[in-house]
Amino acid sequence: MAHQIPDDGTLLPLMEEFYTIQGEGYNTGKAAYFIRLGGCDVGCHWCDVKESWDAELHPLTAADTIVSNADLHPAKAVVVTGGEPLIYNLDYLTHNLHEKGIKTFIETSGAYPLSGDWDWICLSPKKFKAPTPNVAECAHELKVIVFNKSDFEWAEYHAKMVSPDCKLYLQPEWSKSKEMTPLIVDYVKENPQWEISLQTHKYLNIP
Ligand SMILES: C[S@@+](CC[C@H](N)C(=O)[O-])C[C@H]1O[C@@H](n2cnc3c(N)ncnc32)[C@H](O)[C@@H]1O
Ligand SMILES: Nc1nc2[nH]cc(C(=O)O)c2c(=O)[nH]1
Ligand code: SF4
Ligand SMILES: [Mg+2]
Repeated sequence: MAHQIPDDGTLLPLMEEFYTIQGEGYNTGKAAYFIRLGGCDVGCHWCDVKESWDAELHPLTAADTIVSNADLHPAKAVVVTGGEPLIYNLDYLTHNLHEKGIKTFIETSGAYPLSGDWDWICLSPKKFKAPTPNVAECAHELKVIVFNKSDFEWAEYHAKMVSPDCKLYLQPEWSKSKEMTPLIVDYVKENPQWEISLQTHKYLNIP
């Protein structure tokens, strides 16, 4: 039977939660509690968490429980990811995290309207379902996955949509990393407004 998910954000389909080190982008190297919500219909063929896509497989969990679990760890920062977390109303979750003094970071494709109050928004736009302009305007970080050469032009297109002080990252798609990383290195040397982001947790063998 389909999940009946209340739209007040008090119950969320939780795939997993884990305390680790942010592996990607601007906050690389910082400890954070990760909250991975199930459900995504964007359909990236190279997605590294396809097990997240079907929300039905992930138990509806009280946002209050998620907040209490996050508060057990020394780093007062969470990364909400998925799946695509903006499918859900995240106002209640982020409000209650902030009440506990926990900073809120999100990883999103931007394919759904923005909800929640965020200290850091990482927008990783996808060809398969375009981001909403409202997420692009609010993003602190644009992280484009480079799967082939055409993604550089596509990255520049999205750089025009974000605010002037948004950080710009190019991240190699994991399976194409050997081929794409040298191209990214050359691109960043020629276009230093961009930086390279690596999935460092995969090299460190941590979650
Ligand atoms: C699994 S997604 C979940 C959040 C959201 N759905 C999104 O795509 O931003 C988390 C991050 O991993 C990136 N990612 C997913 N699969 C990847 C892969 N095979 N190689 C590199 N980055 C990947 C996404 O672009 C995103 O920045
Ligand atoms: N360590 C670590 N850093 C990450 N940054 C973004 C991730 C994600 O899957 O959203 C991720 C992840 O799964 N693990
Ligand atoms: S939007 Fe994110 S979770 Fe969804 S398929 Fe793409 S990378 Fe995976
Ligand atoms: Mg990941």
